[in-house]
Amino acid sequence: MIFIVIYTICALVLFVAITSYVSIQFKINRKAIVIRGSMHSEKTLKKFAQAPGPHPWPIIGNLDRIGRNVHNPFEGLTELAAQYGDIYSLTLGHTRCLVVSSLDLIREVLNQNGKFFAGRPDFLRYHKLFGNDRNNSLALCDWSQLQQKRRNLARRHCSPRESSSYFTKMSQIGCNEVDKFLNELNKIILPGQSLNIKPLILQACANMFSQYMCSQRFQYNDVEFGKVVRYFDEIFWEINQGYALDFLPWLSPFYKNHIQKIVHWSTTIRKFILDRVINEREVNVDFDEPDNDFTDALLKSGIENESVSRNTIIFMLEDFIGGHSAVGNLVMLALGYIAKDRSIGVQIQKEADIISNNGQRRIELNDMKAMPFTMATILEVLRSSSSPIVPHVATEDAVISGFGVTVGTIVLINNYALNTSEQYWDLPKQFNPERFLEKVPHASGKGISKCETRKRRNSEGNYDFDQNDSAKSQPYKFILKKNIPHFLPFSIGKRTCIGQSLVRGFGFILLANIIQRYNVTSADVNTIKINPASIALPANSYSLVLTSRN
Ligand code: HEM
Repeated sequence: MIFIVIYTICALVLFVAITSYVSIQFKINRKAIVIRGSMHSEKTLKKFAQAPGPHPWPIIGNLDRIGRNVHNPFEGLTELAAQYGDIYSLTLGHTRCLVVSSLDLIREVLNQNGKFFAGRPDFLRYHKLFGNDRNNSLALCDWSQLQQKRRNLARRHCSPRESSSYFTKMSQIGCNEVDKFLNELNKIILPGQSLNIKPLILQACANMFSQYMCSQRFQYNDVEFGKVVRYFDEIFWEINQGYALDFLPWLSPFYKNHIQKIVHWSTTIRKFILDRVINEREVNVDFDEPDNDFTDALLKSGIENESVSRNTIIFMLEDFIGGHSAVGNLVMLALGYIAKDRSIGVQIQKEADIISNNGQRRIELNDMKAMPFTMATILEVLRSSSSPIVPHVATEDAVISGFGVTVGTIVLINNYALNTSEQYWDLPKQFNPERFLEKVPHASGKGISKCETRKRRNSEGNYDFDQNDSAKSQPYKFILKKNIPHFLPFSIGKRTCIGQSLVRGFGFILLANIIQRYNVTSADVNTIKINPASIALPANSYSLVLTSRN
């Protein structure tokens, strides 16, 4: 009897493995069929073979290759690029993937062929985060007319141009909230003691976002608000993780508890937004008055436009308010780097002291240009953390660099390879904001800019500052480099990030004002663990020591 059971199990396993292998091989050998020919010549159907790549196992495909470094799968993708080139294919589970790692190829996918690659993967987790339908989410939905409409609606509010009234509003809201945040911080700081500052930073960011989008802020001791901010942060971490479940959906029974947790976070957030923001606003919206904020614009568009349902409005608000977690994590990362290398904080303080006349006023958004090192620090955090670009999916057969890409293929944009390539960056492993600065002649032709300081690295690789007055006679200053083509933290093309102005604006105000008032250090720098390919930190992250400069 026992032999029959063993025999049956073995036969079953063999059957599954062989079926899986055949199915994977079929997908690998499929050719992309595309129409070739111009308006004037005859159109023909042409077949293109897929890019080569490592040989997959049955069932798991090549998951073993990228799962070797669980903390940084992009390291695995980059290692494979060294072996197979800047474009290669992978099979994750049974899903075909294309990995592109060079700037030209990334442009070819996202710019030249953007319309073929505007889909998103159909991961179970994505559905669970957005009410069982990932198309409710702006970032995780497939491309559609509704998505185009949602992007257009959001752009004016969420991508404010400098000199626009939205930009001024962003500065005022950011500065007012920073005042309240610093008061709150003052209450809980104990000299020399480590502080778990992440929840407070996230609450400050959440208030900036909710005031900007909904003209509403919440008290720091509001328990419900604190919980929702925490859940947003958990989701931000979650969305930045990769799970075997994404490619092996039959594992879902093993992830039951995890999925339940995700659903709990997202339903709690949705209820909060409904109860505390939308319900009241819906009743009071005045259609004859100009839009007061993003919520007004959304509610009015819902009435004017059939395709924008109430659900769409709730999910859009959730998406955009949720953007605060990205900014909060970015600021936390910047503080982490500053705690590791004090000279970075010193340099930001120099800029802040000059611009604010030694702390006579707080830092505002308009000070951004005069504080290039501070902005460079934010950019260097974005480069070092190499936030992964949300995967794209081919919505029809296409061709990249002569290789066929079949419909449904997931395209992984390896901007980690770009951000860590020695071809583009000097000593890419070092955290060095200076790489984003360039020297230009000073406007007056002599003297030194407010932001100018001379720096040199000491034996530990940290900056020493040369306070020598003779530096003031230098006829140049530093400004932020513009348009670095190989630096794409917010991606390019059809699905590029909508929130980048908010990231720069609110991120700058928060970071600059914290550093203006506090020296940031750590009781033990070894606790500052920063993952090289993630903008997200775990919800329970490192503590820091903040010492008032007064
Ligand atoms: C550190 C901060 C942030 C980084 C590094 C970042 C980066 C990105 C990247 C790489 C994408 C994917 C683009 C693509 O698929 O090609 C994206 C999409 C998106 N981001 Fe951001 N983002 C940040 C913050 C924000 C914030 C604060 C908001 C909103 C307030 C936001 C809203 C969006 C939206 C809506 C999309 C989806 C666009 C679409 O798929 O059509 N992001 N972001």
